[in-house]
Amino acid sequence: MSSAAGPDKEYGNTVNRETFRTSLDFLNLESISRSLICQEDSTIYCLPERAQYGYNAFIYEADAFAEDGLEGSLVEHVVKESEMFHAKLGRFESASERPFFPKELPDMFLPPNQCVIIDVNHKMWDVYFQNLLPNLVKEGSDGFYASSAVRDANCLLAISKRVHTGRFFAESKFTANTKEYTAAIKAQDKEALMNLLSYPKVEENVKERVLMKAKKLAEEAAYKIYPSLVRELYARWVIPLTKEVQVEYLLRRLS
Ligand SMILES: O=C(O)C(=O)C[C@]1(C(=O)O)C=C[C@@H](O)C=C1
Repeated sequence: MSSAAGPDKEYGNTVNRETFRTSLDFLNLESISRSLICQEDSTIYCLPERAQYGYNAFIYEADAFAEDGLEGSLVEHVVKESEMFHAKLGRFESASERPFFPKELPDMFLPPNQCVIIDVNHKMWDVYFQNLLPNLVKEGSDGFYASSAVRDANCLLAISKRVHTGRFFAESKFTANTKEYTAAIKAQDKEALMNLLSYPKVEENVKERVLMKAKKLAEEAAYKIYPSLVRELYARWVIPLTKEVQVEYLLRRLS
């Protein structure tokens, strides 16, 4: 039997969509936190992978393939095509998995009436390309265009998933303290919600933990990143966006 037959068979026999959907116990704060810590590794480890290549401005040129009749940059194509493929597998049935290019996906691959859809990917895209990438890579081109574009797509996917996991935190916090949250939601009071869901000490722990992980990685990895950059990414963007997802989710929670 060929080696490819094994995993296919196992997939068909043991994993169904329901298993995927319920694999995250979204009402248990501890299990969501554990999932977040795992995702931390993905968001940190993808960075040196991208940092091994130069900036490669060509892959961000919007009209690079105009002669071939294609609109958009190489990196956009990589993200769109991978989302098309992932959509066929049902990736976007999970509420924490948001596509960057939902309009490019056939409707049949998007969940028809997923309760509340929160999506901050447009902000994530800008943060990644404007704030993170220029500090992550060397200036100039080294010709590794496709490799760089694929690494960009991997980083975007990992960070986006982490940020959108916020909605599970929000649901969990709402369930644990329904009375107070309900009052703030009815008043549509963003500030009150932000105060209720924020745990400054936990945030400090997260920032310290990612700094430590990045320091360890910087010692071990062949491609260097600055550990402080990872801490800053979390402090300035990842945690605030995760909280924004929570507030936006809660504002719509009772409608
Ligand atoms: O741990 C939580 O309760 C979260 O909501 C996650 C998170 C984070 O993004 O790391 C966000 C808000 C809290 O203030 C603490 C941490």
